[in-house]
Amino acid sequence: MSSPLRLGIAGLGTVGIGVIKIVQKHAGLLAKRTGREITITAVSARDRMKNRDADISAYRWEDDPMAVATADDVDLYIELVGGDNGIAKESIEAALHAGKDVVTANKALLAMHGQELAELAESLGRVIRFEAAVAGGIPVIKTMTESLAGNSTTRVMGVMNGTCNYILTRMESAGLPYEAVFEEARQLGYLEADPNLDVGGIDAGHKLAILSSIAFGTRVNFDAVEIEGIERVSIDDINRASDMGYRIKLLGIAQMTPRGLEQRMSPCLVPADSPLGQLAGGTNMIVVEGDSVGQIVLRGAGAGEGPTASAVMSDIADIARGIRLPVFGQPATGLKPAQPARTAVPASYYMRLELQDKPGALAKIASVLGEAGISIDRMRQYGHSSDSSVPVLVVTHKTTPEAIDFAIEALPRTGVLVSDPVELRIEEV
Ligand SMILES: NC(=O)c1ccc[n+]([C@@H]2O[C@H](COP(=O)([O-])OP(=O)(O)OC[C@H]3O[C@@H](n4cnc5c(N)ncnc54)[C@H](O)[C@@H]3O)[C@@H](O)[C@H]2O)c1
Ligand SMILES: N[C@@H](CCO)C(=O)O
Repeated sequence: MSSPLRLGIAGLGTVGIGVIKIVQKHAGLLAKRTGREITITAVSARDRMKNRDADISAYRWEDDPMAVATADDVDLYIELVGGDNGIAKESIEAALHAGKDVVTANKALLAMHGQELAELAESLGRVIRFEAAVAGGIPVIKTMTESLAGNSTTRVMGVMNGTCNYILTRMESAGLPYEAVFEEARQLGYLEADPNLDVGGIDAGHKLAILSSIAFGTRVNFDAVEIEGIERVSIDDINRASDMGYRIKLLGIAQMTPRGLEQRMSPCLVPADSPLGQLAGGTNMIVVEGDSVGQIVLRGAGAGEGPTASAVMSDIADIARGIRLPVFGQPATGLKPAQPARTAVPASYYMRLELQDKPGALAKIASVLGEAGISIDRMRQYGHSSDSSVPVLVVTHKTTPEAIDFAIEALPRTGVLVSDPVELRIEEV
């Protein structure tokens, strides 16, 4: 058997402790599978005295992650501190310069600085692995870089934030408004320390930017992701969408078009009976479409101790086996800067309009949609609400985002709306 692979772990929170538990529990299995013993030499976190769910007394304690990253008796640096800059980035850079490979779960850091870190690692002959950074326990990075290496990816999409999926499915199942379920999610400990990372779509946007880079051979460009969170999704829209056979999901979609790379994270309608429509609770789902393989669907836990640590361990095992791949699947210096493109692929749209109940109101709406070049597929008028307005739902035939923007701006000028119109894109999945 080769010499042991000695780990240094910075960050002993949910994921760090999960990794330690697997190393302890599956030492024999891991050694058999990788041909090397996997050991832990040093660890670091903020609070040495904290009560932890794993025995760390056998490992050297360092107050500073930099000491772990650069220690002579560490072969592989595991960064599980988090944060898109600061000590996470500095310690990874220090580890690479000190001749160590790196495993991280840090999607924010990779989305913001992935290109720079990949170029550094590859110039030094080191690897950075990050299976846990996207969709927790789902092996999507390995699938895309290795299993689908023979494909040109045409589209990658999915539900990449479990907290948002929990909130949206719970709103529907319990009939509760967004604010009430948001508070529930907070009490259950599902939300990030800054909840806007979840509900603002930013965390999921980080993940989409990473997947885009692998899918299309482009430099990670988080700033080019069009992002809209779930804050404006109302229980009314969830219920009305359901009546029309749809569910609302925070959906990320990346596709290369002749105009450039579209990357969008936004609430969309998907058919209720589709795999994405059926996805409930905190589960994630990634759909990848390749020119040879067709469509594949990966589903599983996107967060939590066990699933995320499982993904970190798969990276550790690959490094123990001597598998060395470029960070984003091909050499970082060869990744192209993608021309960002605003979403232009035509789609059907859902519109909810609260109308004054008076003669001609519907005709005025139909006329604006006609002027915008939008053709109506289905329309449904509900009974009066308490303020005697009437909700009207429209599902359009395929149209462009520009036509929808035109209609959304023009509709209030009809004078028959009692509140702002709501529009949501319907995705074919
Ligand atoms: N928790 C999940 O389900 C999950 C899923 C996927 C990815 N991730 C990513 O994994 C990483 C870790 O997440 P987590 O949930 O375990 O976080 P956590 O908050 O539970 O743990 C963070 C750890 O880092 C330590 N730390 C923070 N700042 C430090 C500093 N300056 N010096 C030393 N130690 C410091 C803390 O003491 C703590 O032990 C993050 O990048 C996160 O985005 C987490
Ligand atoms: N906040 C993230 C954690 C995993 O990245 C989620 O809810 O999916």
